Amino acid sequence: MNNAAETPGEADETYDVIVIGGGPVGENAADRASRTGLSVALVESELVGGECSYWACMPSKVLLRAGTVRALARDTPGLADPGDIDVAAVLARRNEITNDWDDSGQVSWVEGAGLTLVRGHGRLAGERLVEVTVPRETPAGSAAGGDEDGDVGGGLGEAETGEAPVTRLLRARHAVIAATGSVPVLPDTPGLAAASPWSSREATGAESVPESLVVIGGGVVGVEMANAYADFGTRVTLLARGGLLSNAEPFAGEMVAESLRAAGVDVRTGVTVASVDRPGTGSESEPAGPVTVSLSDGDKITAAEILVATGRVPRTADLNVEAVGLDESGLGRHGALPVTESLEVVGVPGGWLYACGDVTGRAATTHQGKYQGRVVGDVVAARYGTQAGDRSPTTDDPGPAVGQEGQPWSRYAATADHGARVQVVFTRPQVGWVGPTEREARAAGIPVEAVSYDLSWMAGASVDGPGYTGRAQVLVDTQRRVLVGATFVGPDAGEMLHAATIAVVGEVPLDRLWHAVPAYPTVSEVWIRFLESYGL
Ligand SMILES: Cc1cc2nc3c(=O)[nH]c(=O)nc-3n(C[C@H](O)[C@H](O)[C@H](O)COP(=O)(O)OP(=O)(O)OC[C@H]3O[C@@H](n4cnc5c(N)ncnc54)[C@H](O)[C@@H]3O)c2cc1C
Ligand SMILES: NC(=O)c1ccc[n+]([C@@H]2O[C@H](COP(=O)([O-])OP(=O)(O)OC[C@H]3O[C@@H](n4cnc5c(N)ncnc54)[C@H](O)[C@@H]3O)[C@@H](O)[C@H]2O)c1
Repeated sequence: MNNAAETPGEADETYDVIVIGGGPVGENAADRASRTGLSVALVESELVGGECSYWACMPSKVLLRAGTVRALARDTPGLADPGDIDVAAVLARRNEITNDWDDSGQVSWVEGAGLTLVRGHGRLAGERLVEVTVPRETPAGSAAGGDEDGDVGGGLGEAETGEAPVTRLLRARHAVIAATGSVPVLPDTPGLAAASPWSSREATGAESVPESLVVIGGGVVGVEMANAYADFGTRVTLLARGGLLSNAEPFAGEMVAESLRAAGVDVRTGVTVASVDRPGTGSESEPAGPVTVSLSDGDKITAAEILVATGRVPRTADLNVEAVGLDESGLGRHGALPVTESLEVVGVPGGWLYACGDVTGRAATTHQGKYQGRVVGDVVAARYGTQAGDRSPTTDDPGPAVGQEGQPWSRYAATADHGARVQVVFTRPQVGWVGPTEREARAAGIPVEAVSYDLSWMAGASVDGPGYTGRAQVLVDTQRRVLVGATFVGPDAGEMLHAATIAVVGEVPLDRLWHAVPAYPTVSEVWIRFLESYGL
């Protein structure tokens, strides 16, 4: 940590709270923070709604949907085979769901919630100070701005007519919340950068589909996009240096690999990419040719396009954290902003700087980030808000004092980030899990017994279709006789998961769980089989 913070200048505008980053997480944090009468500015450099709405969760799920429904139809006796997917129609639906990459709908929501949108790139500029740079190409119509009294500060509307970018200095009376998300990682593999590879943005935003695609990375983006493009008829090769979905239970990755292979994907696990080669620059005079990927075992794969899906890192590189006394040693893994349970940034005293979402490095999903956004918003609202009323927190708990942690499981602590994190992968079959894997639980010293069951044996599965494939596993803490984790693999696993999440978060004793009766004939009857297999 570096103690020298930059000297604050005179601010152009003042708000009670400034949120940097208008993704799903920043939006939630800003909304909750405003609930006790605080004025909140939301600073966004690109599209309000963030990665999730335009290049991640939403478009990727639309790309997967047609293939999922086609597989269901094929597995339902009595329905004609739907045949090939109408790719153009799927891409058109994707454009609809992203609102053609136009954020006016979300801007209306921000305005309706009483927040002030400030377009531009925010950088920390000292204690409670944020400098916002507005690029000249900002469209006039999107230059929402102004302080809480309604005065336009900094002349955002003139931004596109001036020579230099406009800079506005914002001051927060109380708190700044960083919700800047994450950026994809590009490995330094020889030839890879020069091959102009796709990131998840190009994969989710493509205007047409390539004849062949090689995907590097067997994580969530890799398997979801391999599945979607294979459904579209693209010849896909998926290269993973380990197994697939290495953060999940091993059986989950194995089942996804088997299903991808059945869908025609060439899945290669345990392989290393040595180099990438692509002729042409991609310019009009020199169009890019096919990509050749050389593996360290000597094999070569040639494809029309290449997608790099090797993870994402917290976006702090352009946040100027040095201005608040943080240097590299004060940051977490891959530059994450380290936070307390109440999401105060560690190493910045005074309880004014907070962080939530991907930028904290704690979890990289929208739902987990939005949960943090609710926690941090409530902490700030309770600490600094003045107006009681309908929108104030609904409990008597006044929240933790500055520098103190919220009580575990109170609304002021992101407790579920540790033992009850949730993830759903929308491949076919879907994979959903909550809490630690068996290996992680044992490494943490939790005495667990894994109880596993083949979901196709359930009456509900036979009704769904003769080709139903699925498996589920729960982890029982044998000392406390509660569930600490669960994994579901199968159609609609994502929808089935929440029952397990409630059991884990609620620490429901097995003897009480016995009385939660699943309806017949549903796949959820597996809950009775779990308990019977455990000895109840
Ligand atoms: C292909 C793909 C599919 C995914 N699918 C799912 C899914 O199905 N379910 C799920 O839960 N998660 C999914 N995720 C993860 C999810 O997208 C992220 O966890 C989520 O977007 C994180 O939200 P965030 O608000 O923290 O960050 P972001 O969504 O990245 O938003 C951050 C925002 O801050 C802005 N910003 C950054 N720096 C600044 C700055 N200095 N000044 C001003 N603005 C700034 C950015 O422009 C951006 O709008 C997926 C990710 C990918 C890549
Ligand atoms: N459905 C969802 O919730 C969803 C969907 C997509 C993405 N996401 C989130 O987005 C984030 C990014 O996804 P992702 O798939 O890029 O990351 P990831 O961390 O899930 O997977 C990255 C994979 O790339 C591999 N890898 C890393 N470096 C490599 C290298 N040099 N060569 C070959 N392989 C390498 C890793 O071993 C890992 O398997 C994730 O954290 C994920 O949670 C969520």
